[in-house]
Amino acid sequence: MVRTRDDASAQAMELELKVDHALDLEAAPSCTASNIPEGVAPSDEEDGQHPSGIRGMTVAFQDVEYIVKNSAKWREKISILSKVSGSIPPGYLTALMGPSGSGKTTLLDVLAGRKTVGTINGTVVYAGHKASRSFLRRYTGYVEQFDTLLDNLTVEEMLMYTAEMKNPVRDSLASKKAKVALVMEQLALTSCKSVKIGNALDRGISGGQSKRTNIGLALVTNPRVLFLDEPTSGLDSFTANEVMSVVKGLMKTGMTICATIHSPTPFCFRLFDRMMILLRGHMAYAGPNGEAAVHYFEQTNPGYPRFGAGSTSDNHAEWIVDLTTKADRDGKALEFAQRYQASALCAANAGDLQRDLERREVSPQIAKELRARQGTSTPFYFGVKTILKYRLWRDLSDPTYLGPRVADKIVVGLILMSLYWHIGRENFGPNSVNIGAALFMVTILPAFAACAYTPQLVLERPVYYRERNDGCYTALTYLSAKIFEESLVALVTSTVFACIVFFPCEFSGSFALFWYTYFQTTLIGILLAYFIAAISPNMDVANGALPAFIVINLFFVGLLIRPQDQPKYWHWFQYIDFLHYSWTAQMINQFENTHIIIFLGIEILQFYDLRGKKKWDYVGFETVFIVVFFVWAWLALAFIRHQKR
Ligand SMILES: Nc1ncnc2c1ncn2[C@@H]1O[C@H](COP(=O)(O)OP(=O)(O)OP(=O)(O)O)[C@@H](O)[C@H]1O
Repeated sequence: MVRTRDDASAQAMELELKVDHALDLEAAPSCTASNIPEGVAPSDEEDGQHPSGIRGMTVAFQDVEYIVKNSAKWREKISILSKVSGSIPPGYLTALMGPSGSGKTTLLDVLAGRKTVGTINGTVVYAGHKASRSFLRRYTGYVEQFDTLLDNLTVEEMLMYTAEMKNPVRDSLASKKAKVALVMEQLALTSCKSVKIGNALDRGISGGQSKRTNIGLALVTNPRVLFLDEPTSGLDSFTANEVMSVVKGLMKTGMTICATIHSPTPFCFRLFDRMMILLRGHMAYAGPNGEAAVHYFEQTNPGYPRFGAGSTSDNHAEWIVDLTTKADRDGKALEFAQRYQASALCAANAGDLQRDLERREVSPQIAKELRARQGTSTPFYFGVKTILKYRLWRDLSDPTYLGPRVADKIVVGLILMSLYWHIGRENFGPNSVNIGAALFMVTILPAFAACAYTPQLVLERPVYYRERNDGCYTALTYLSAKIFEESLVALVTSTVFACIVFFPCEFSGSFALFWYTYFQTTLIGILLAYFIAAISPNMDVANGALPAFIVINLFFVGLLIRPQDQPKYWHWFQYIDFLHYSWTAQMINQFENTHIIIFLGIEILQFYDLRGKKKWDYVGFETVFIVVFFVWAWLALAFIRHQKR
């Protein structure tokens, strides 16, 4: 259906009514060009109590520079932000605008403490105080440009999961549910609360609903400051208007909100109270939105067409976007920035900024939050429990999760069973070589099967980084929950595999050892896969590195070349080869009570130099690898960041 201009204006009027209704004008002072004198920042009330009980705080920044190595020329450094200053007061909706590549996202990242590379100079304060990383994680919300949601959860589950992760444990479940219900209502998500989020291949909620769910994640903790990076990107104008109306409605909570916005619809543009414009990393305007902004640009840049006369744009938003983009294209960005620096508006802003930068008395609650040392609101055990509560059952009922973890073990188990049927019964020399080979296959299968575990970790990386940045959990919490979940599946598959191989093949020795060694090797394979996934920059590297590492280990298991026949300079490798311990334990378990001569009077255990060795010692040695690979995977997840921003 084609949407006509009449439809669009009818929608705009309807949304305007909704916004007016949503805004409790007494609670959130509205700031428009007409009621704020040019160049004077609206009165700030960072510690003022809003009726909702939520208070925002002024975010002030002065002479902020961001310098980074040029990704095209590694030796060269480029300045993305050049001494930008400004403040974002609470209770007003602030737009951060500028042409593509002007540094909007970069400034937002710097303010929210989300930069992982580059050098930041200058001052950023929250209510006059330097904010700790923990404060930023716990008490600010950041809605990223690209949605990072768990596609197999419903909208409500996704919000509840985040609410449980980010709100203090002492808050009751009922209060978290009430908060999520309120957020869903505010974001008009109630009608799709039970719809699965889905993804590009398995459709679930719509793009607008997905964007609003993303915003909801930031809201379920009532942040003091909310940053939104292009909240309307990729949305049609109707949905964009709807999303921004909802954001505007949030102003009644007194929250400090700043959103980058590229080409706003006229309706969206009018929702913003204040505006900052960046051009090539320089501040080119900071002040009220609307006519005042148009007036400023007309006054300071007389060479450009005036609004309405000789201009093709018939609304303020379009006119400002066109003007600044043209200035950028004409190479006039610096000139625009210099004119702003020389303007009375900038001088007035500097006075206000100085006041915003001053350290001031804050309420005891804010002072406590600003001092926060812990980046997460919930303890380790609660984080693990919550991840499992929302993700375990969903994963277990997802065939694409279970398939790669179960199918290969069952199929290979059945092949081993049929191929080596009753082999343990026939105790003659050459047959023991076949048994040794069967045990070799039992040993290496879980190692190769580990390849099934790398994709999830690599594909889930954007969600993992977002959730860590949001202070949902630590790397240890995430890894522990993941390994617990994988262990549950491995426990079942190992038991089934051991039963369909050990008894039909009539292997000798302890079933417990056979089963446990297989389970333990599976667990080590999973941890190894997690470690390799965590250090690999992408899936291709992970998919190549893991099998390559396993193949190297195969040489030193003991079957392909006996340890005593290996060159001296390779001798050490068997000691760091977990498969060597696993196969050795299985071999001793199988043959310790037999005296089968394989040739020239040599017994099989003698042949492999295993006679007199204790099988449970080897099981114990292998256990050490669980600890080692767990610690490696944890450190890699905690300290290696593939996200460069
Ligand atoms: N490591 C880097 N090397 C070279 N250029 C970089 C690097 N990091 C960022 N940039 C450049 O910095 C500029 C600012 O990027 P940023 O994402 O902040 O812009 P933006 O205004 O948010 O753009 P958009 O509206 O398109 O999202 C861009 O031109 C980008 O190419």
